[in-house]
This record gives sequence, C-alpha cells and structure tokens, in this order.
Amino acid sequence: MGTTLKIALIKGDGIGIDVSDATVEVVDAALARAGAQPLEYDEIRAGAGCFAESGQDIEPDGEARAGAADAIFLGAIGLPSVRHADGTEISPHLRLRDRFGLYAGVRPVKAYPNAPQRLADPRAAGIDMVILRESTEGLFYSAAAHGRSDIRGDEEVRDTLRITRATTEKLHRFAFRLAEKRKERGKPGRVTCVDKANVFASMAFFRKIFDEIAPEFPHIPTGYQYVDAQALHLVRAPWEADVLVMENMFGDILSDLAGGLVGGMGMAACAEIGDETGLFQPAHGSAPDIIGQDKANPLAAVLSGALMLDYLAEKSNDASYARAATLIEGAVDAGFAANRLRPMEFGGDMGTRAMTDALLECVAAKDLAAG
Ligand SMILES: NC(=O)C1=CN([C@@H]2O[C@H](COP(=O)(O)OP(=O)(O)OC[C@H]3O[C@@H](n4cnc5c(N)ncnc54)[C@H](O)[C@@H]3O)[C@@H](O)[C@H]2O)C=CC1
Ligand SMILES: CC(C)CC(=O)C(=O)O
Ligand SMILES: [Mg+2]
Repeated sequence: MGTTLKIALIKGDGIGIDVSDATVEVVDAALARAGAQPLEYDEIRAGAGCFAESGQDIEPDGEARAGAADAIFLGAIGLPSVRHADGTEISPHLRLRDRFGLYAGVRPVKAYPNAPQRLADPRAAGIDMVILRESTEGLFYSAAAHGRSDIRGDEEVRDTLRITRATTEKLHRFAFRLAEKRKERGKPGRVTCVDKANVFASMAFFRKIFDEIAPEFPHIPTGYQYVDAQALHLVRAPWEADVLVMENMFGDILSDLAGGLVGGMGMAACAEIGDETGLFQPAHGSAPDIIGQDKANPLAAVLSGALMLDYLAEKSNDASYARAATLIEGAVDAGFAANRLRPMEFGGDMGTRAMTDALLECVAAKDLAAG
C-alpha cells in the first residue's frame, strides 16, 4: 500500500453539501472495489454560510490546508442572500483558483442514453465535447480576489479582462494535449479557439497565441469561432463540438448552455487544473431553489470525483485510482443505459439519496469490469 492521499473537502453551501456527501460515498465505494488505498478527507468550512456565521469566507487556515492536500473537492459556494457591500457574492473559490493557478477549467459535456437531450434531432445523442475554460484571468481577473474591481463612486465601475502570454500558452497546450487523448479514444480530437478576436485586442492576442502553439501539434485539426456564433452552433449542432478552448467568462456561460443541452447543470462536471494541484467541483452552484428538498442530481459532482481520481492516478503514478475512476464512469454509462439512473432534474423519480444508492449499486454491479 502506498501513502494515503489527502483531499481537502469543501462542501460549501446549499446543494453543494448534499452532492459532496454523495460523491464521497461513491468515490469511496469505487476505491474499495478497485483495490485502491482509501482517501483521507480534510473538511474545510468555506462559503456564504461560513461568512454569515464568522465574517470569514473560509476557515482561517483553510487556504493553506487546501494547498497542502493532494487535491481539492468542492461542492458549491454562494448564496444570493449573502453579499459583500459592493453587491458581489461570497466567492473564496475564485481566490483558490487564483492562488493555486488553476488555469485549466475542464468541463466535459456528454449525452447519456435515456437522459433527455434537449434537442429533438437524433444526432444529439452523440454530444461529447469538452469546454476548456481558462479559469484564473479573462474577465474574472478583477473577481479573482475580492476588491480588485475599479469602483468609481456610484457613477462608474470597471472590471478588467486580462490575458497573459504565460497562462494562455499553457492553456492552449493543455487543449491540444486533451485533443490528443480524445483522439486516442476515437473522438475527432479537434481544437476550436473560441474568442471575440474581431473586436477585442485581448481576444486577438488569445487567438495569436493559439496560432503560435498549434504548429507544436501538427496532427491536431484546428478551427476558430467567434463566441456569439459558437453559441449558435452549440444550440444548432452541438454534436459537432469537440474541444473548445476559451476565455474565462465565455467558458462560464457556454458551459452552462452546454450542460443544459444534455439534461441540466446536474450533468456538468468540472476539473480545474494547475501546475501543482487540482480542484474538482460540479459546474453548478448551490441551487437555492431546491435546497433541502433531496432533488439535486449528484452526477455532476460524482463525475467530477471521477476526474479527481484520474488526476490522482497521474499525480501519484498509481493506476488503482484510474481503475476507480473508470468504475464510476462505467457505472454512470451502464446505469443510464439500463434506465437505473433517473434524476428528478429531468423528470425522473430519483432525488439525491435515491440517485446515490443507485450509483452505489451500479459501481458494485458484477457486470462492470473492475478496469
Ligand atoms: N462554482 C460554484 O460554486 C458556483 C456557485 N454559484 C452560486 O450558486 C448560487 C445559485 O446560482 P444559480 O445562478 O442559481 O446557479 P445554479 O447552478 O445553482 O442553479 C441554476 C439552476 O440549475 C439547477 N441546478 C443546479 N444544479 C443542479 C443539480 N445538481 N441538480 C438539479 N438541479 C440543479 C438549479 O435548481 C437552478 O434551477 C449563487 O449564489 C451563485 O453565485 C453559481 C455557479 C457556480
Ligand atoms: C464564482 C462562481 C459563481 C462562478 C461560476 O459561475 C463558475 O465558476 O462556474
Ligand atoms: Mg458558472
């Protein structure tokens, strides 16, 4: 047995708590079945609830503990009722992205059988893309640390859109490597640079760096789309999208849109990867409209947990974590195919608890290869 890997666990607010609990159960079961060493969890309190109680958006030593762990798992943070004086919400997770340089926001979007695609076209069953969202700068730069916005009294407010060469080079290389991996798995492996290079110098710079990096990967086909047209294509023919790389705010918006195409935010997993650590969280928020009702779909969180296990496998060079990730992904595939996963989110009869139990059964099922 190798050393025990530690996860900083930030459940956060609202349904973030429920989907984190579900993820820990499913991840632990998959690790046990894969014969992997169990994980150790260091639970850190952070979010709007923490701020309302203590005046701090994260426990005093929370950031340092998060950085010391092998990976961070986060449920969701924020409640519209708890705000700073400037009107913005409590968002310590943006500071974590900034502090730990979590530039690569990986947001896979995939259609599962029996999960209703929102488009009637049968080709929608083939939706399988990754939105790669830069996650530390872009138009979120001012928000990365609260107080960075330029507030000029009550007359004008400016936020900054920042694109740096260093981060953008890393982001585009990440996109091409992701496309290579997808190509190995039979996907098209094509990278599209999504920007607004027709009007913003920052975006023209983003595209220029894309053009500089692309020749390092001559076997990967490339394309460009302006973000407005990309929104149209995502609604009209989302099955054509493969790897889409873009600035922070564009990725925030388009990843929710894409999640909606395959059932809703409860299907939208996310990994935020930096050079030293990774943060894994569903792309959704705390869903105040369904808090405390056992209605949250835990799949986005559980699939983010599988992304975390893949990351840990690479980081620790221990294939048993990758086997556990494959078990979870296989359980979700098989569970949908057999109609054993029926989230309330899109009309099914299963709330968070029932979905978690069904996932545990699918992970344990004899017909799922242990990888
Ligand atoms: N990364 C994070 O922690 C994020 C936090 N937020 C915060 O969350 C709060 C709510 O934000 P919203 O804009 O309402 O976005 P949201 O993602 O929480 O909810 C949008 C819609 O999707 C539904 N939904 C989301 N996740 C679901 C799930 N797992 N199962 C079933 N339905 C689900 C909600 O019920 C709601 O109708 C705000 O305070 C916001 O700032 C929002 C997005 C990301
Ligand atoms: C701070 C979050 C509310 C931003 C967001 O919506 C996201 O990261 O997806
Ligand atoms: Mg978002």
